[in-house]
Amino acid sequence: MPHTPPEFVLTLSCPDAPGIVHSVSGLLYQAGCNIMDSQQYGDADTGLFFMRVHFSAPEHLQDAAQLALLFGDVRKRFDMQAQFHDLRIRPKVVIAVSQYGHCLNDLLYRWKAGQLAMDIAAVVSNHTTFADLTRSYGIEFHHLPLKAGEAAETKRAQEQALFGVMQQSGAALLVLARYMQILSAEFCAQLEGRAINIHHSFLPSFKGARPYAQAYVRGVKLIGATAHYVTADLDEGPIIEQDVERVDHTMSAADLTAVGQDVESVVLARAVRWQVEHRILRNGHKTVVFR
Ligand SMILES: Nc1nc2c(c(=O)[nH]1)N[C@@H](CN(C=O)c1ccc(C(=O)N[C@@H](CCC(=O)O)C(=O)O)cc1)CN2
Repeated sequence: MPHTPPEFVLTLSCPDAPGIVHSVSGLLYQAGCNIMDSQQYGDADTGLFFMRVHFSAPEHLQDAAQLALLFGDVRKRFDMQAQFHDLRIRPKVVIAVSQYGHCLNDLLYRWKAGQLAMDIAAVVSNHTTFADLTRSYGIEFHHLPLKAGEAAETKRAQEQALFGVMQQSGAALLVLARYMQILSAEFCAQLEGRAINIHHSFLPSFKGARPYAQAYVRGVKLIGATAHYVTADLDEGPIIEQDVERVDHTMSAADLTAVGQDVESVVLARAVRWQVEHRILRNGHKTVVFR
């Protein structure tokens, strides 16, 4: 059986300057690495440079820490924020859902089918609706109930239970797959940008609750979905992915919802895949996605 060398992804951002690509590729070459894919982008507005390099490493370079050490001088010279990601380590993900399960169902299937290089540590919900579906995949299900209009301290206790599931499992990411609870500012701070939400509209249109009803009343000809990072400001987080589908005057609000749910599932799956493949870099309030 031929030996497969370890593969890594380097992601970096820094003030733009001549020589970055040359220095990065030269250092990897000198270390005996083989670049398999390299993408970069210079943002003229912010003067920032972004790069994603997928490479294989020689036997003696077994972990990300050794690579980071080798990379120290280049990182300092260009004042880089740089991370080495070992692709042998599959990120652990917790999925949160409420009473609409189409996105959860889609993510479970894609994970089982090997389309997502991650492991689902647990599914959590304020309802029990999808306990059987989750357990049919051999995945833990945690019911963390919340009544409408719960007192803030009760809501915070429930959030801490959810955060505890993430910590116990070592989850690197929380995916809100139509989880219909607004996360508190404190919880958003604890998550430190490690949460992705699917909003069922083409943001910035129709923020908040019931976007399909809003779209129906407005008479839109396109409906869409938006995957974004979760911040304390509802539906205002950096956008990762969006898509739309045509609709028309003959369609009811229920028709819009049915069409829209397929778009939601596809958009969220793309965003989750790009996150676990280390393809998304933060660019202020925006993102750079090396698809
Ligand atoms: N801090 C954040 N929390 C959440 C975000 C976000 O961007 N920042 N996105 C939402 C998802 N969402 C729309 O996509 C959304 C979810 C829930 C509500 C809402 O009004 N929820 C009520 C309770 C509703 C219920 O119990 O059924 C509430 O929390 O009081 C609006 C928009 C996920 N969370």
